[in-house]
Amino acid sequence: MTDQQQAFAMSVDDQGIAVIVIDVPNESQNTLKEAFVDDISAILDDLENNSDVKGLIITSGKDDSFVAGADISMLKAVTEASQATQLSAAGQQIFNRLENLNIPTVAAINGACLGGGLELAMACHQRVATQESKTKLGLPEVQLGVLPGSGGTQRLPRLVGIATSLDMMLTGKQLNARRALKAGLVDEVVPTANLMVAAKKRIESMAKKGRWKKSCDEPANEWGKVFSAAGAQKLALESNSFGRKVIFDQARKTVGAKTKGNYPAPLKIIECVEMGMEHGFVKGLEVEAKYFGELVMSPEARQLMNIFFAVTELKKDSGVDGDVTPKTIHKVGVLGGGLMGAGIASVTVEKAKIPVRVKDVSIEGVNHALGYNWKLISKKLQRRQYSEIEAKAVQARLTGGTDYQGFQHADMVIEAVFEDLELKHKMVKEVEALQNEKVIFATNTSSIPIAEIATASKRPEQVVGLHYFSPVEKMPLLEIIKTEQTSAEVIATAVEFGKKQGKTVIVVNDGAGFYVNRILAPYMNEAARLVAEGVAVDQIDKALVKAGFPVGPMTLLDEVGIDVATKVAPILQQAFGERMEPPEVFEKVKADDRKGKKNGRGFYLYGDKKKSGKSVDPSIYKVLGVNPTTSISDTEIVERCMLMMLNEAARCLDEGIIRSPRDGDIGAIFGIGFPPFLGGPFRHMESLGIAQVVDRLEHYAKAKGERFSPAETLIEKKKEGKAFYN
Ligand SMILES: C[C@H](O)CC(=O)SCCNC(=O)CCNC(=O)[C@H](O)C(C)(C)COP(=O)(O)OP(=O)(O)OC[C@H]1O[C@@H](n2cnc3c(N)ncnc32)[C@H](O)[C@@H]1OP(=O)(O)O
Repeated sequence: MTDQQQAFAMSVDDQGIAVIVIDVPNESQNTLKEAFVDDISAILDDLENNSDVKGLIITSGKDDSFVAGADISMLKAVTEASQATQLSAAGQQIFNRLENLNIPTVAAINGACLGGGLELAMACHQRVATQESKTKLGLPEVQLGVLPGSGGTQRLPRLVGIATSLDMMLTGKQLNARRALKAGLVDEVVPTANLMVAAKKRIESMAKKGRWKKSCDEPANEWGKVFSAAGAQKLALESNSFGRKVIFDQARKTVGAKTKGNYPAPLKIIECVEMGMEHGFVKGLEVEAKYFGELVMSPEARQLMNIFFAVTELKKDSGVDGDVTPKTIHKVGVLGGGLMGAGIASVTVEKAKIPVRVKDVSIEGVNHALGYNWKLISKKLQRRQYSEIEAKAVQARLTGGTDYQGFQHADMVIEAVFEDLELKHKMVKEVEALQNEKVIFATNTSSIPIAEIATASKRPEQVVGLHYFSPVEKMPLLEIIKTEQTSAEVIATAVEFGKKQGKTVIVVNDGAGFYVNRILAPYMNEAARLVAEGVAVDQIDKALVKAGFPVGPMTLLDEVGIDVATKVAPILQQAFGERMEPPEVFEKVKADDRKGKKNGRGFYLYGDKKKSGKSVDPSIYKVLGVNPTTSISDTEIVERCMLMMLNEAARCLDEGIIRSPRDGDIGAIFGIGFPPFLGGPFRHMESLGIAQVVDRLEHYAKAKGERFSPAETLIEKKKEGKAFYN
């Protein structure tokens, strides 16, 4: 028996109910592969010809995975669009046969039910899911730059309505079982122990009635009648072609605004749904397979798939070489209840489920942290992501006070106080005075080298940097900074801890700006230099947003606070000299008391609720002594800012600040919002060609100054014809 044959095992019980258990050997998650097509076809042949079988349940043999979708490595290995179209068509055919079986079918879902896995489940007549937190249902293909290619674009809208399905497919969001039930995606939610019993009952009930719902044979103009969960208003809108046009037009508009034309998949998803709704299921499948093929081969999808594999690798990365067992963190102390401290405390109690004690100098600070946490929990409660009991349990894990009570037993203390070396030294000493020998002292500094903070410590091997990004609960990256003295056990413990908080973790070496801020700074400086040259603030922002950054650099400065954002600049200048010299713009802006959004004075105008932060404050140009009339192309704006970042990233790799191009790419994407479709600075340099990057840097070095001089490592790579990954 081959591995493939073992992946799908069918048995029939004495009541004539068949059960297919999916259990792909040697994989923690079930994924669907081309090689399974024959096996599934054989099982379907069997079922089509066996009149003794009364019903079918499809379930998984894994603890945490129903089916996590098509095998992404298989998609990555595709070399021609037609090949991917064929894969898609084969999947569609199998699922159509499944749906058309003459017996009732139920998917019994426990664990991840994603992509092709959900498409399989939707081809069953009903779905029962467990209430486990690992049970998630969604079509995340868009995050890989592709679309649901096995009938998903056709079955999902027919099950949950057009608007909900578009929302799910265009964002890739995953629903827990409770939300899936509400959306009409599953028919019942049960405790794990009842899964198979509930599935069987549903088979019996459908068999008794002698009918079950299929999406594939509904006529196109009848869709309004089959939306099981659609509300009356939605149903009215979606059941006539005019109403549907409104929805599709709106979706296209939203996609355009969000993607700026950088991602082809979302528009193709809308087209598939529209085609299926207006011209029927078969036509819908046809375009789905065609576009799936095209998208799998798109450069955007290739990069997004690279990101998936990089993130998966990092999940397994301990952050150190060799076999080092991380210590278990039972209790955490957080110093400072401000924005960062509160966010760190929240992800620790919520995601890592570890109790936290917050200490702040003022009771207001403590209350801020507790209130911040409760606000986040309440939101989830409202959205039914939590039950009352779960919410209360998370809340109870966070306590606080103005003294060090409880810190004696903490395994880790994370300081998130002001960026002031003296204050940080005081924190180190106070924590060490508590006689808690085992405690790891972690600092959330974003600018002060960790080794400098560690000079105040008697146990520098227990000092480490944990650089979180704001807002902590939303930003996916944690940059862990080790000094030459930080012990391997402390690094491994910090990495494990960060993963528990739900973060993607990169470990970097200590140095001015670490990695993320070090590559961000020259990019920001260049943007500010463009303003000083007389380029309009909003042209710069718009150009970089169009290029794929989530916000423009000048908006970012206003958001973060110009005083805070520029704190790292002198440190970098001191460490790296002229090329990191901050432009005068920053000083002029600070001197005019412009701290950005927080004091309502920055590059943009604040105050008016609706327009806040949307129009440039014209008086900024007077402050800077420039006239915003310089004509420059968006291409040049993007190229100059981007090249400064790429060049610095190459230096960071060369100097061993980051361990690999992979870490550099993930750090930039998850920490800064570097455009994911470009794959990160290193992947992007490879796509451009290292020689081209060097040539453009040299061009700007001549035209604009030495700061553009290409990093030695890039020049070498150009000479040797080498790249970063390959
Ligand atoms: C035609 C279809 O419409 C096209 C598709 O289905 S495209 C695929 C859509 N599905 C996805 O995007 C889901 C991707 N997977 C995930 O999001 C996460 O892996 C998960 C939520 C399922 C599980 O997360 P987690 O528990 O943290 O486990 P994680 O470490 O990520 O994965 C475990 C292993 O499964 C692998 N895996 C998970 N999903 C996979 C997939 N779809 N393809 C290939 N490998 C996959 C991972 O690579 C990893 O392999 P390894 O142990 O050899 O390194």
